[in-house]
Amino acid sequence: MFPEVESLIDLDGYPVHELDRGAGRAMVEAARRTFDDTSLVVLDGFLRPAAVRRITEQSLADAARQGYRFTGSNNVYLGTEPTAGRSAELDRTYTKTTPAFDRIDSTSPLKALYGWEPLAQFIEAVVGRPVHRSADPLGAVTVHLHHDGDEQDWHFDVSEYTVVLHLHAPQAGGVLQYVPRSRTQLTQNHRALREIAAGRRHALTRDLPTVPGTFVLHAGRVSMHRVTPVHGPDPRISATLSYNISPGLRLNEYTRRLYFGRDR
Ligand SMILES: O=C(O)CCC(=O)C(=O)O
Ligand SMILES: [Fe+2]
Repeated sequence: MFPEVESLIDLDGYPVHELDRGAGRAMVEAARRTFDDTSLVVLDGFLRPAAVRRITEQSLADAARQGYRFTGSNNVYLGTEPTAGRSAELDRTYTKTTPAFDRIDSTSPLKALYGWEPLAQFIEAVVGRPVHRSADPLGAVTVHLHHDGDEQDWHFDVSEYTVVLHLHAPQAGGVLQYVPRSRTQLTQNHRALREIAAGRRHALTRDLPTVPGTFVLHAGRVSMHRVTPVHGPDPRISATLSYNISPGLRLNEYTRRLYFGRDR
């Protein structure tokens, strides 16, 4: 159905289309162990260089034409914890340009990847439960461009799982920092949450630099994370594909307005 998808991925290194054969099975086993241990799976060189170039060029064009640019602050819970999230000290800095799902070209390889069944099956095998693509008209698949000085500060995602594809690296900064499976602990320990939000490094904080072609699967709803400020003339570009544990789920209005400047 999506013949081009097979040319986007290094299927020799990552046989996601053959999960029930030897190499595919071994890959899933390894990814599953890593996900259990760290809340995250990183596959270097997952996208082929030509695919990275093509998606990057298209993303720059989509962003220049109709990317939404936001500067302000976001709540760490993105509207998913109405009471705990009301404190102004948990509102964090947020500046980036995001073309929404409906502004990403319909021929984009990102949409083909999202619709490709073997990728969804791989994610299910790694996280160990059924997953469903997001039904959000704006946020199901999104591109993020961080220019010099841009960042996305600490937050928990609305979606349960997110695939992040690294497309372009900045000269410096733009690191994904995350505190694995920290939601319950930090929601019960407001002081620790405030300290991380205020910039103090938590003992469990991990760093993931941006390397084009890399596939990242992470449990963004339970792992607090941020993208550190980007420095230099080259933007950091990433794309996110969102998954939930129930069908038909969407972002909330707060997050749609924050990310895209509109609710639909
Ligand atoms: O670009 C990334 O690495 C992650 C972006 C992110 O956390 C988000 O959009 O919620
Ligand atoms: Fe996120």
